[in-house]
Amino acid sequence: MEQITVKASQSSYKVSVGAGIRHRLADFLPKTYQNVFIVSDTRIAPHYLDDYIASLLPNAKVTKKIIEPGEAAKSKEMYFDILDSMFEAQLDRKSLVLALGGGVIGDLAGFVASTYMRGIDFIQLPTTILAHDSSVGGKVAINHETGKNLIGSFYPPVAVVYDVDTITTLPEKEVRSGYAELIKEAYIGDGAFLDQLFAREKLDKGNQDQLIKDLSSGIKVKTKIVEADEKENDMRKFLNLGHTLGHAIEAEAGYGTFTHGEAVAIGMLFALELSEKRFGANLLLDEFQSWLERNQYPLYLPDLSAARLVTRMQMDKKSENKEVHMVLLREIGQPVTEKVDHDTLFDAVTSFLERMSRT
Ligand SMILES: NC(=O)c1ccc[n+]([C@@H]2O[C@H](COP(=O)([O-])OP(=O)(O)OC[C@H]3O[C@@H](n4cnc5c(N)ncnc54)[C@H](O)[C@@H]3O)[C@@H](O)[C@H]2O)c1
Ligand SMILES: O=C(O)C(=O)C[C@@H](O)[C@H](O)[C@H](O)COP(=O)(O)O
Ligand SMILES: [Zn+2]
Repeated sequence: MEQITVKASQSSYKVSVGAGIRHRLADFLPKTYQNVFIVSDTRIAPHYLDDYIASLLPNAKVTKKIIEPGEAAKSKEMYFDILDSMFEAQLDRKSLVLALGGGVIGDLAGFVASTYMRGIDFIQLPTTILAHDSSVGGKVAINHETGKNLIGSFYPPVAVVYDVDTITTLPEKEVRSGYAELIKEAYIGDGAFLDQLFAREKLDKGNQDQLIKDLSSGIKVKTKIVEADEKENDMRKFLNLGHTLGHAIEAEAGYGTFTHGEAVAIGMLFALELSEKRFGANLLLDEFQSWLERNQYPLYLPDLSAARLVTRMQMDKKSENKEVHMVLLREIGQPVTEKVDHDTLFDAVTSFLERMSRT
């Protein structure tokens, strides 16, 4: 098992990554909780919910909230629906919320926990590869019609208990999605990890030792950044590499058309191309493109409008006065945030889409 401690401004918490650790959840709780509320979805709960409940203290009162899977759950309606269920379950300020699932469950349940009675403890129980990113660092949010994660807070969990056994049932599409964020962390902070990932022929979720190492490498890059800049005043923006276009694609194509990681992978390709043009760096674009292709990432974008994507990109949280600021790389491991003026952005998105709409 790997353990990484994350120091947040008000507290610190441990991220434990290991096989089978769902059977000893009680070992990872920072204190005893009498009233526990678990949020999960209908694809995950049948596999893992009972194991997690069985490993809590026997006298704890447990309420389950099992919702439909998918990005649509990060909605205002679901947010209030879960709050209603928490009041029904008579949770108080000493109660605990458990988020059993991927980034959708973590973001949603975390945001609910951050606002219920002004904030009660919550623990992330990640079940996707992508959730190495979403469960660490304390960003929790729901979506607004205008764009992704526009209603949210910074609210760290009190622990992250990451049982990689859960990855055995994760669909291949979601494996791809998670590895896109690992590639992102490698690009911004760990060149050796990037080389290792590119050297592998295919993604392989079955090698648990390697998976634990990969997740830990990504988490370490993220931890270093969020410890230095928890509230994204400065360098935390680097974790948004690929997201300015990625989030716009997710919203514009319709949530669920591309997974978050698939959209971020496309957004990274765009950001890295722009970086090479701007800084003349060698960012291993051929290796990245080949890795994306041999792992069957969707790279065909026939139906998207450059104008609409640019409008979405202007609503990105990194924008200032509608001016788009993108994360670019001077070199591998040297991210920067750069303003990209409207015309340059529009032209770049137009030619990118043109290329990505050829079969
Ligand atoms: N807060 C953050 O810092 C942060 C970081 C990255 C991404 N995110 C957010 O995370 C979300 C994406 O998260 P995700 O990729 O984990 O997707 P997800 O939570 O939607 O899970 C993907 C799918 O896999 C299923 N699933 C999950 N675990 C499973 C398992 N072990 N076995 C079988 N099926 C399983 C789910 O039911 C779902 O259908 C997006 O909303 C994104 O914006 C947040
Ligand atoms: O933790 C961060 O900071 C990130 O940017 C991680 C991203 O992978 C993640 O998708 C995050 O939710 C994006 O945040 P947002 O502020 O752009 O919504
Ligand atoms: Zn992301």
